[in-house]
Amino acid sequence: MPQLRIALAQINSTVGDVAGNAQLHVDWAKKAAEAGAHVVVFPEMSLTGYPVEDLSLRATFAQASRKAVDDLPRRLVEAGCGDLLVYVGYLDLDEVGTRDAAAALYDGEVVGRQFKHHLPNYGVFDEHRYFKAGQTLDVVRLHGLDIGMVICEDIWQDGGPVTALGEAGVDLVVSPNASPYERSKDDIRLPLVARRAAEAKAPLVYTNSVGGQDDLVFDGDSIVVGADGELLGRAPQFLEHLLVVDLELPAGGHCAEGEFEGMQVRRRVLSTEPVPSYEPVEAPISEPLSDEAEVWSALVVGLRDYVQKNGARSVIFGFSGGIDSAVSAALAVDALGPDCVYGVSMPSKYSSEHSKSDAAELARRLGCHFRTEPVEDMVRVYVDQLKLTGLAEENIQARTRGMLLMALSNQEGHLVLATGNKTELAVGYSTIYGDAVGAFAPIKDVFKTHVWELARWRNAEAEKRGETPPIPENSISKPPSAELRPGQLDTDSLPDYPLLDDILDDYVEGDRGYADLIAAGFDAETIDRVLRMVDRSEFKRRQYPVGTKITFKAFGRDRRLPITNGWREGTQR
Ligand SMILES: Nc1ncnc2c1ncn2[C@@H]1O[C@H](COP(=O)(O)OP(=O)(O)OC[C@H]2O[C@@H]([n+]3cccc(C(=O)O)c3)[C@H](O)[C@@H]2O)[C@@H](O)[C@H]1O
Ligand SMILES: Nc1ncnc2c1ncn2[C@@H]1O[C@H](COP(=O)(O)OP(=O)(O)OP(=O)(O)O)[C@@H](O)[C@H]1O
Ligand SMILES: NC(=O)CC[C@H](N)C(=O)O
Repeated sequence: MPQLRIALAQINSTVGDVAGNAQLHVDWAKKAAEAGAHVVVFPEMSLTGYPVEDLSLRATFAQASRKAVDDLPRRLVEAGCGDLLVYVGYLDLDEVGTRDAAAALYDGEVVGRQFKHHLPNYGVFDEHRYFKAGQTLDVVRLHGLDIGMVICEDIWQDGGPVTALGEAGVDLVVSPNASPYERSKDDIRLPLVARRAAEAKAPLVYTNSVGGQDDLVFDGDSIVVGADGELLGRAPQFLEHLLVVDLELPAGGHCAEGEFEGMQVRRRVLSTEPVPSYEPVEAPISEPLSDEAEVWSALVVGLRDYVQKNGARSVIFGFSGGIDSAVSAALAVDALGPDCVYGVSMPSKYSSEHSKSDAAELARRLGCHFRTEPVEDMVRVYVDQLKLTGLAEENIQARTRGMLLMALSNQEGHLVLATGNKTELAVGYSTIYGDAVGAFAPIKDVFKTHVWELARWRNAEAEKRGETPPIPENSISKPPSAELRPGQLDTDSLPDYPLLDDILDDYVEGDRGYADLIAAGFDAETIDRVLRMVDRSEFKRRQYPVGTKITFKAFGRDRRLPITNGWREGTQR
């Protein structure tokens, strides 16, 4: 049986850094060559990073990408990787328009070039805005085996490129991907890839990106699946990694050229001699992370890459003694280390003793920087001069804290984190230009009930490892309060969080209408109240900092509603 050693280079590219990404390709191709691989597959648009958004509309950027891909074969030869077949993702530009492209590089040449056929245009994707679809499939014959490629969404749609490659008769399909993380998506990918491998009647090599890019995080989890659906290798989640898999394939090299399923299959012969027989290595099959570990890793990587890829070193934010800032702090320390995390307690005249002591205890457990900067005197100047009362007086406390943090950010160079969760964002329960200030919001896509679950999970993990649990028990167990007036509790303004999160799950994630919510058993008055809060706070969400998507539908590019909006669910029934 012919043998082939495949490497999947699950790398963390930086959007826009074409030169840096090109160097990453050389470095990881060298690793693949050292591992004895015959083929290495990089992720989708690995040379440019993904998604490049409107950068793809700039001719200069597309030309730089095209030049980088054209230069790479020579650099690979110089690095001793000339006889390695290298698949890279990049942005191309031809007479039709910009393309989400992948190229096959071999022996100093670009030997194949293909454009994505299916352009996703839902959820976070806007690819019809950016790309023109491809019509050709470039197959290369290496060591007598015919290798076809498909790019990310091409495997998510029925029919099309995979079917065509199966009909043409390829021996192997490689697939560069940039598939953003969301909860449970890895449970879908493996059966999907297995189904496509069966359709192609050939093993499928699925390389996914890893790392954070603004609101998206890529989890890697690259896999190789046999034509019979068997999982042959699996890379770890959220880490850069080279997965090496030895394949034993039926004798091949019979792929036909011509039109299949309306697509033009072209073939280029590189070598026909089979690889001399060698001792295969057993490929690792990494265990997928548990649900909570996976979410925690996504939030850590999203935060770390946002901070570091934007050239910052450290973060600063308010430690209130509550659960949201505590979980944000534990994430920040896991992402950046304690020396890069600065907590500030900012008591006002309504702050409880426990808010101060729990904040100090959090900092002690985490070993991060911590200071106390009372806001009472600053708030009094505003309240007295402007004669503020009621909500205006309440909110000026949150705003003074926001301003104080931005002042320290300017002075000391830290990025400010906003600690709001998805539940608060949904109902507008935060002060705009107050606790909503910040560069990045690590838990903005985590519902409040999930924030508590993550806190308990993170503490339990620490205990398992014999470490001090990072989050003070009191921050988990006490009733949440914004402490903007005496005795204030979140439940004064909001339904209990478990009920609220259930409604939001249906209304925000599920986009259900009023009748469906009634049918789901929620009480009419509560639905009206919650929906009104959600609909009226779109303006706050639009101005909220970016943060890592972990759910099916995150606020931001996943859910785009008009701010000026006269439609009210329920009132027009
Ligand atoms: N459509 C629109 N487009 C743009 N701006 C719009 C607007 N409608 C109102 N506004 C502006 O927004 C202002 C009202 O918003 P804002 O000032 O935020 O105030 P508001 O939403 O009325 O109050 C903040 C709420 O969040 C709660 N809170 C605050 C801080 C922390 C927490 C927490 O537990 O995490 C909770 C607080 O108890 C209160 O219930 C208006 O005065 C107006 O300037
Ligand atoms: N006394 C305070 N000292 C420092 N920061 C504060 C203080 N009060 C509020 N903050 C900041 O404002 C954010 C919103 O806090 P608030 O207590 O109003 O609501 P919360 O949603 O219950 O958050 P948390 O669970 O962190 O308390 C906090 O996470 C924190 O970053
Ligand atoms: N980059 C892409 O084409 C990604 C689309 C695909 N449905 C995914 O999430 O994996």
